[in-house]
Amino acid sequence: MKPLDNRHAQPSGNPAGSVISVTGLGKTYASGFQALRNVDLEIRRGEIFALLGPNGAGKTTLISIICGIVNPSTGVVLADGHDIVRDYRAARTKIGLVPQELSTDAFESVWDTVKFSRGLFGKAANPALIEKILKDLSLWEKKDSKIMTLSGGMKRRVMIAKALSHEPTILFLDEPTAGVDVELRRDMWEMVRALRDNGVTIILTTHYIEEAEEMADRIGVINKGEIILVEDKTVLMHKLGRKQLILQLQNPLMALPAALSGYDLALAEGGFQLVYTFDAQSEETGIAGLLRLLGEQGIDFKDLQTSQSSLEDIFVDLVRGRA
Ligand SMILES: Nc1ncnc2c1ncn2[C@@H]1O[C@H](COP(=O)(O)OP(=O)(O)OP(=O)(O)O)[C@@H](O)[C@H]1O
Repeated sequence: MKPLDNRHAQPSGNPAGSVISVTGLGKTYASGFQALRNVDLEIRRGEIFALLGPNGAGKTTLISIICGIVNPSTGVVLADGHDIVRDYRAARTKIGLVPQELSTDAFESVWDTVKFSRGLFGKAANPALIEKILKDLSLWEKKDSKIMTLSGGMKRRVMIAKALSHEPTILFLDEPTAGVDVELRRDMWEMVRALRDNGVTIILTTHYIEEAEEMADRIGVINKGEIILVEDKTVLMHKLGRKQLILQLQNPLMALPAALSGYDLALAEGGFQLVYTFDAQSEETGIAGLLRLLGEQGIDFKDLQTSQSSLEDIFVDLVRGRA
């Protein structure tokens, strides 16, 4: 797909710092359910930020508050320098939202629905811009088609075109690739990167951890209404990722010999596997010493492999740790 050019995505207010600033945000629904507790979050201008969390963690609630769809109970949110409650209109024009649900008027044409979305923000008609958005999203040939005749993937792209029609600087994508096939998912990723490269800040929520691993510059994890971690993706994987050395033994061990007690070892596969967990970042992994000791103990192995924990492992550990 061709890169999307959002030339109008000029920063305003607070240019060097955060493009979204969330402070002390809380939400208690009318039912009394507390969906968000004291959330602090800074989104940096120009980044792709992935918000991860199990079902019901509060992701949609958080996005909906920032986009002005749900009222916060406590706290302050600034979007590109504008308070989302006191300065709602200015804040809202900076934001594009691609919601989870595909909701467009089935009988309208692609062109009309995107044009209408721009009009909702009180922006003057700009056919050249709409044309460019549709071309960039490979929707130009379908501009006169009724939405109901489009494939699911195309409908999703129409939702993105609508969200971009008023030239936002911040784009929220709520589960952008849910139920989308692998090829289209890759297309979406490419498109999102192109948008980011043109200066649009992207915040996405996803259930696909590989999506966050592939796309995000930073990752935030939300669980039970609380942000439990925000970190650069590479730092996160570096810091929390474990590495393991797995040795396939010639003969099974019934128990770990006392001589090996100084190492973080476990037996698996009925004693045929010796698993050593170590810190890949430390100068001294301990592998050389362990192998020497195994030799001294007469423990032979026929194969060895290493494995590194994925973002998924890290995520599961994090969420379980707080459960
Ligand atoms: N209008 C509402 N009234 C009462 N409770 C609500 C309302 N909307 C959401 N909730 C509750 O708030 C919690 C957070 O919901 P939210 O949709 O923000 O989670 P989520 O992280 O987006 O989940 P999912 O991954 O399933 O989309 C859930 O327990 C949900 O049932």
